[in-house]
Amino acid sequence: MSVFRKLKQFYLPYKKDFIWSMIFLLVVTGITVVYPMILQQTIDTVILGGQYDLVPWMALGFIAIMALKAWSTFIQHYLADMFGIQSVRALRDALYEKLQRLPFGYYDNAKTGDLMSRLTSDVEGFRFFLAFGFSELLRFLIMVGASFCVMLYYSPTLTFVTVAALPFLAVVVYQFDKRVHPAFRRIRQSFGKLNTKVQENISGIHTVKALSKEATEIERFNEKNGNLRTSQLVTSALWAKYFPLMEAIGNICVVLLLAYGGYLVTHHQLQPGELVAFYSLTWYILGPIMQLGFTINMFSQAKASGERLLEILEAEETIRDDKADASLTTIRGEVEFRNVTLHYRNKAALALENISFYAHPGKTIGLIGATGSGKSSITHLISRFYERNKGEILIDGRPIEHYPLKTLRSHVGVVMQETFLFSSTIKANIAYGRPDATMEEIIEAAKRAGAHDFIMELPEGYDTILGERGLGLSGGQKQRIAIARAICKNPSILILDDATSAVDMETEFRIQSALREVMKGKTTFIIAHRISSLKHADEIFVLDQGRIVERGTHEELLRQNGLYKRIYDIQYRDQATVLQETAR
Ligand SMILES: Nc1ncnc2c1ncn2[C@@H]1O[C@H](COP(=O)(O)OP(=O)(O)OP(=O)(O)O)[C@@H](O)[C@H]1O
Repeated sequence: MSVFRKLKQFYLPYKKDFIWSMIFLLVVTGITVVYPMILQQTIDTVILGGQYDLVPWMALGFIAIMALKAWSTFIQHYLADMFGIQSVRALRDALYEKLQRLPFGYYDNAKTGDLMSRLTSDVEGFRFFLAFGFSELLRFLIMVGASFCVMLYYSPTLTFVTVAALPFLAVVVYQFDKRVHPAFRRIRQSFGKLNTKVQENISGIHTVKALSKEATEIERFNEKNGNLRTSQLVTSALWAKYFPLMEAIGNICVVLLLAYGGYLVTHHQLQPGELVAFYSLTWYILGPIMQLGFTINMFSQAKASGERLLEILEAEETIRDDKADASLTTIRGEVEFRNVTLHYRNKAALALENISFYAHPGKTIGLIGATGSGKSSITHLISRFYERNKGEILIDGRPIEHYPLKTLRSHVGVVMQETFLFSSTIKANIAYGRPDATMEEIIEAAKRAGAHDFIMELPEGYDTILGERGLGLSGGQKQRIAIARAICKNPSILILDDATSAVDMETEFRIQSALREVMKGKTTFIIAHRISSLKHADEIFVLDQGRIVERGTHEELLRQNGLYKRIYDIQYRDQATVLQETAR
């Protein structure tokens, strides 16, 4: 029950609907138990007692009660549904909000398809239980309790004989519940994995086709689909095994009732009408107990779903805003690292070790080094995508944690290695970080990013709708739109992480000249593999295995004759000669 307790904040606000639906449920169940009593009166008093003039009244009374039951059922269902629908709306909102707040680190291990299935089918499973499961459980209690009381009223001995087999039924139901819950959890997990497979395949369909891996992909899908089938079959087998057993025990109760009840009637210790009423009441007890399997099933599914939802809701938000000073609303762009060390959770080696530097506002810093040397990691820390393990990071002389995340990130423009564009208009994509940007500002940003000319050649210009992830544009065009997006934010710190790798050198040079103008008095970090991309930087850091091993301007670094010089030689001189020299 702890799952339901932990999720109570989502359904308790709608408890009024729930309570009213339960009140109507009480009415419906009460009327259901009254049926056999009317039947008993009809047989014993009206028919056997010969009071035929009561028949029309009995019939009218019966119709009135049925009408009341129909109306109450409608209200009860409607309110129970309202309760479920409203609660999961709040739950879905909370999950989505949480996903927005979770740090980069969470997504390093998360699987998109699995998250999608949690937000859709798991939430649905939970709603179904809130709308129907709760009321089914309550109906069970009322129905069994009320029927039992009426039976005791008619004949205590017959009641005990009839329910003698019930403890066995309870044991079977308990065994069923114990096995069905893990089975349902496995179904949910298999479903999440299947979703992940489909999502990854569709996202990476170009790679699949380019490497002609369709057959392998089909095979992998078949395997995941097979796992889901197995999990579902295991659950079906449980149902198939336990249900006949439950029914058989129920039928034993009926046999006992008819045998002993028949004996009592023939010995005039029980009225025939009472036996008929007893028969109906017995099924009112057996039915819900057997149905309990279905309700437990629903409960188990909801519990398994709730656990998966809680995994998201309770995921740790490692990047917090609790030291933020709300009065800090602007950033000039001064960045200082003091002995900063970064260690990604799932990696043994340090990503950054003792990094120290000072970047004056208005300066351009270039970062170069082998892949995996830690260039992107430095910029991840400036945006607080990840948290450093040691050292200090100062922005305009104040610890980075003092800036509210929203303020910090709204002043840092990042163009990442992998450009992500939304499937909306180019205009909306450029203005994504600043939705209130005017059309002039959007065009200005696009011009500086060298994107305006090709955008104007598109049939709808800035109103052209892009395909998912910017499909339909070349790699260089996508990069330029992403740069325009970062410029449009008018950031105080601009980070270009390999942002011009797909752009030709001439366009890159033009973009950088335009950037120098917009970034006057602000700070720019350029990560690149091509020396030509950062040789004009005010200071260049050369990274190797998480450390800054050289620093200086382009000319200074060439004079140092170290790693930078070697990269320069490889890029500018005949590579074969350089490699031969190195081998010697
Ligand atoms: N999210 C992450 N989780 C775990 N390890 C990571 C993560 N991001 C980077 N790393 C590791 O940290 C080290 C530095 O990576 P980083 O991305 O900073 O290098 P880089 O110099 O930018 O490389 P590239 O030029 O290929 O982009 C690498 O060993 C990398 O595998």
